[in-house]
Amino acid sequence: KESPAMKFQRRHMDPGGPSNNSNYCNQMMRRRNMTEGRCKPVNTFIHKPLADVQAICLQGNTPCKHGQPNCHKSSSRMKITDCRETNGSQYPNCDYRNSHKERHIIVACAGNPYVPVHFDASV
Ligand SMILES: Nc1ncnc2c1ncn2[C@@H]1O[C@H](C(=O)NS(=O)(=O)C[C@H]2[C@@H](O)[C@H](n3ccc(=O)[nH]c3=O)O[C@@H]2CO)[C@@H](O)[C@H]1O
Repeated sequence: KESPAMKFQRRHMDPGGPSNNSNYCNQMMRRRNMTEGRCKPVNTFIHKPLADVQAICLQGNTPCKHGQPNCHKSSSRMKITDCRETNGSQYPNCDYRNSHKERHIIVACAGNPYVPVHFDASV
């Protein structure tokens, strides 16, 4: 069974990016298994080393979007790519638009070790 921490890494970590390949999101959403059963509507990939993203759990505590107390906001802005499903996207041919940004990211952390388990938002 995939742990929440591993699920976070599969869904959101891409230290190698960002890529100027216009098919980046279409390829990555499939490769990371987010187009099985349905097209995941929105997903953000983080272009930083895993250690830098794990360190966010030790940074500023901030409320999560739905009020849970275990979210943390990165002290620095990070290069991310938001993948957003296009209007024409029809399962199983999931189609995405790439959107490259530099933002502070907000993640939820949990467990021992206390590590990222959920991507809450970017600001
Ligand atoms: N405080 C918590 N503490 C511990 N665990 C917590 C907590 N909160 C949730 N989980 C868990 O996380 C799991 C999960 O998948 N949550 S999810 O809302 O669907 C993820 C969103 C995100 O993947 C994506 N998105 C969204 C915006 C954006 O900019 N970029 C971007 O990528 O869209 C998704 C839907 O919004 C679920 O098991 C839930 O129980």
